[in-house]
Amino acid sequence: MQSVRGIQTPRKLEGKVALVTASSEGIGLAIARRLAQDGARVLISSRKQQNVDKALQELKKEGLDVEGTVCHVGKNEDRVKLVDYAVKKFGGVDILVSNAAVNPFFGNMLDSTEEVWDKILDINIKATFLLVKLVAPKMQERGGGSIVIVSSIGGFAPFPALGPYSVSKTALLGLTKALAPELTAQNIRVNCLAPGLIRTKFSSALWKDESVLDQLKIKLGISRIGEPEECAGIVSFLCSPDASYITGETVVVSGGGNSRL
Ligand SMILES: NC(=O)c1ccc[n+]([C@@H]2O[C@H](COP(=O)([O-])OP(=O)(O)OC[C@H]3O[C@@H](n4cnc5c(N)ncnc54)[C@H](O)[C@@H]3O)[C@@H](O)[C@H]2O)c1
Repeated sequence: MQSVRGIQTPRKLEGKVALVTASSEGIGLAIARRLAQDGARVLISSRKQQNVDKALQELKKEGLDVEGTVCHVGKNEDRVKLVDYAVKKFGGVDILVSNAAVNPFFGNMLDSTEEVWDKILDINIKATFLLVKLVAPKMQERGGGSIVIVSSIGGFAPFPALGPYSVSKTALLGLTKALAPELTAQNIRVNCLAPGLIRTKFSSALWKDESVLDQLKIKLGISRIGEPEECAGIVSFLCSPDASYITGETVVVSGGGNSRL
């Protein structure tokens, strides 16, 4: 047993190896930390070496079993390197958390360009699928595994001014549903996390200004912004034996709010 956020929890991921993309900060870092606290050996990754190093230093200081490498999820060579690194360092892969995402555009959909769409579709959707395709055979070698795809409540109903990003998050809900039945034969479960408003750099425009946040709070069920750690425990649960009969599902972590923020 160990204490996580004041709660005594068993090390339910002992012996598992986890890959988490974009895990040097924000929700990805919180997920990496929680999977490691729950006993997994975790490979963190991010586009910049200095960010990987900073996160590694922080997590290792906490006594967690983590390694790290650079991975731009849009680059095939980086995706291959990430998976190879996990196999070399930790002996295989049991868990993948696909968390990286971009949003290069705010505004009316009809003003978005082909370049915007290419970037959003490449990073948010295509890279997720291609990583799944790479890790699935590695998971199969170890008798199965668990994949968690990070979508958003914007995937259910699009955020105003974030059309292309929201559509990419809707696609991830579909990707989860489409992959899950195909991978059950390999004992690989595929689930999805749909966060609401969570305090990270990504969402800072919505919470740094107190007056903007106050307006948003009115629309939230639990009248405060969520913290990255409040997403992490759910991901750990989805990857654990406690979720052994759950696949193809999306868990919404939004304090009861919806995407009409
Ligand atoms: N914060 C929120 O309110 C919120 C709400 C719903 C969904 N999400 C989702 O949660 C996930 C994590 O977001 P976050 O809020 O922690 O913000 P974040 O900005 O910390 O996370 C996004 C991360 O993706 C990384 N990234 C972008 N392009 C990449 C690439 N090509 N390769 C590797 N990494 C890349 C960024 O560097 C960044 O670290 C994202 O998928 C985001 O869409 C966040």
